[in-house]
Amino acid sequence: MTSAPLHMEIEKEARTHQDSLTKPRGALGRLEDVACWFAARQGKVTPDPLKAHIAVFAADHGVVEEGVSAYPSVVTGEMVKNFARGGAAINVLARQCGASLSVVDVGVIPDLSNIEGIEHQKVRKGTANLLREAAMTPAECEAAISIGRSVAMRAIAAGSNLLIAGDMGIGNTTASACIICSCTGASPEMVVGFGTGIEHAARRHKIDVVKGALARVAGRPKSELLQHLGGLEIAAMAGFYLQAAESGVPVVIDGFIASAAALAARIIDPAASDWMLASHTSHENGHTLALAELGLSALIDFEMRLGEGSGAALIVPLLQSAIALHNGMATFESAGVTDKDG
Ligand SMILES: O=C(O)c1ccc[n+]([C@@H]2O[C@H](COP(=O)([O-])O)[C@@H](O)[C@H]2O)c1
Ligand SMILES: Cc1cc2nc[nH]c2cc1C
Repeated sequence: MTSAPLHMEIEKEARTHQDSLTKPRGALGRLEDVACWFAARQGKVTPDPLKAHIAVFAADHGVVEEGVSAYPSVVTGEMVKNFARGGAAINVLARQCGASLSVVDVGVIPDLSNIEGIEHQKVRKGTANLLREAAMTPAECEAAISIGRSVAMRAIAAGSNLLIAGDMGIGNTTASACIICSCTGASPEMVVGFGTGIEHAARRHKIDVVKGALARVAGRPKSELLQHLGGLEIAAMAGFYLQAAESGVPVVIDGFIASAAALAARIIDPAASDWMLASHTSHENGHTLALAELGLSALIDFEMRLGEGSGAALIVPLLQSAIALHNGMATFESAGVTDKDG
């Protein structure tokens, strides 16, 4: 399967419509581009209001045993319980922007099968340590991708026209840094950041871990990167993005981990990024490099580095405003306002 085609002629019509609205041309800046971007993807000169679905994918990472995170792996499962109870940042932001939310356990170490309010789709209890061996088997990686695809498919069938993938996984900035280095060619020094808040010495060690992992997979084809260096939640997010693009539904990309998943999706389908909008620039080093590689430019920078889909959820109201302005403003002609050429 490949990504759905864009409606470029509709985008042109939407641009003409934008230019007829009662404001100096271009005065609404990127809000104008956003409205036209949705027009091209919905195939409607005046796009429908957005009905967003956020899926948070959670999994643990074997590489945590190398001392790459400020927090222990146990926090991943504890945060999943917090998501299920509605107490995390993403719960608040989802309520705020009117998005539906699902939480998917694709590979958390503890048994959460007795917890209500989450989808139980555990592929395995955390990945293997990517410094020493492949994070997943090819079959496990495929299974995680399929889970992400089916979550996207269900959200679309339920009427969502905007999809957001969030991540929860202690250690996943190390896996993401490996993927981003592999896809951009940038050095670990440029890409590796402080994640959940490690010290400078720990970051230097994290750089060495990423270097070691990259050396371990040197010479392997790009198609094996996700399986070797990724995480179960990152693979599920990649599948989620691939399905959205194939179904012709836009996605908003969150931060560092989401961008690594987007790069992994692009290895499988290079056109998948046509359906991606970048929300924010994460404070994590190397995020701008990842976005540049994706050909995306973030809409805001609030110096966030949370994950969970939080940055993407934060901009949903801005996207709604862009469409409401595009659809609801009077034109120079209808309002009897003189345009610049008289
Ligand atoms: O999304 C981001 O840009 C981001 C940047 C830094 C950290 N995080 C979150 O923090 C966790 C990973 O951090 P670490 O230090 O354990 O690799 C994981 O749960 C992510 O959702 C997320
Ligand atoms: C508490 C906590 C919440 C998070 N949400 C996403 N990543 C996280 C990492 C930690 C440590």
